[in-house]
Amino acid sequence: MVRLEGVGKVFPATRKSSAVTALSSIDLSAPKGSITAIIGRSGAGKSTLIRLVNGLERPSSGRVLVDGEDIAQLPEDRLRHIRRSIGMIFQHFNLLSSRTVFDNIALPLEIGGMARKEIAERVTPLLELVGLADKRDRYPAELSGGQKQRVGIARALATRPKLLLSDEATSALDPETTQSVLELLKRINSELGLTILLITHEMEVVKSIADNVAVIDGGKIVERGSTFDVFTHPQHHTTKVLLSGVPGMQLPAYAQAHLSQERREGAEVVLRIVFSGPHATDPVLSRLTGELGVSLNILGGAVDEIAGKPFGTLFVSFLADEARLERVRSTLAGLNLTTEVLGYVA
Ligand SMILES: Nc1ncnc2c1ncn2[C@@H]1O[C@H](COP(=O)(O)OP(=O)(O)OP(=O)(O)O)[C@@H](O)[C@H]1O
Repeated sequence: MVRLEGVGKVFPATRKSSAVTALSSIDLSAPKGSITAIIGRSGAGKSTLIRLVNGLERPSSGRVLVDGEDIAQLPEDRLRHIRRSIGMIFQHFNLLSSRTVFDNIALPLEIGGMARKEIAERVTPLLELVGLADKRDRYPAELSGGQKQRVGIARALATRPKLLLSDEATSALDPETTQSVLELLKRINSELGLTILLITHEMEVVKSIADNVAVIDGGKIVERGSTFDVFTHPQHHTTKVLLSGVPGMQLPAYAQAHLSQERREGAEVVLRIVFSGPHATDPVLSRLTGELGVSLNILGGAVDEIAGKPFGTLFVSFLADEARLERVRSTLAGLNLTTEVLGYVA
């Protein structure tokens, strides 16, 4: 549905500031019907990327294809047509305060010149879909944040888009409301087959709804893959930093404080064991302590679900020389568990 090929974006120098390379060599694809998340630190280039996809900015190099059309090459009238097949939702909802819920949702249809009767036929089921049928004549000021975002979602769906772009759509909402909005987005994705491309700084959002994730840093994609793979085995430093708040990603602070990379006499090795997929519930500890005779200290851990699959991490320490450590690691590898030596604690 969306494909970026070798995309670069340079904002030219002005009298007051020098040129800014916001994006370079971006290759990215969001398959039809998928939910793809773009994550990155502030200033990484996420908003610029979204603005290229909806045609608000033109790339300095490369191609931006939406449903097969190179949107940078389109004449203005065709671009307007494509834009109508792209819905967008925003962090601050962007509703018109002087319009009712119904009229906010109807706005893009009015702009498109649709007859009033047809508009009502389109908006009424959308109100049902987002669970706001009883709020149709209310004004935005009378709604909660979650309800406002539901209006935003219904408005974005009014033109029956193929693609929904979400720019930090849940960032202003509390965790419970965020979950209910995410459930709505997931339902829309599966029931309407809508492709969703979202940018967010909330890893909880990515973890619960995205199929795929791309990590952007300094205007470049530094890591990408299925959400499960990227979250369970992050490779790039930026990804590790972004994921550090996800339970089980980091050694607890008390243990981190004593961690050393130097192996001193009598120090215990600290291992991160990652359980994922069908082996997440295998009895690993009993095999380690039983068959291998290792006395383990449990330092921390978490069991969670990422993109619908079970995933767990366990931080352990134990006394072992090189040979025994290798035996432990190969036993765990035989059980389809991955291990990472984090260092040593005295
Ligand atoms: N219109 C513009 N003119 C000049 N520079 C710009 C413009 N828009 C963005 N930039 C620069 O491009 C870079 C990427 O900005 P962008 O807004 O895409 O980042 P972001 O990842 O969305 O950040 P945030 O999470 O803080 O919103 C930044 O260095 C920014 O200053």
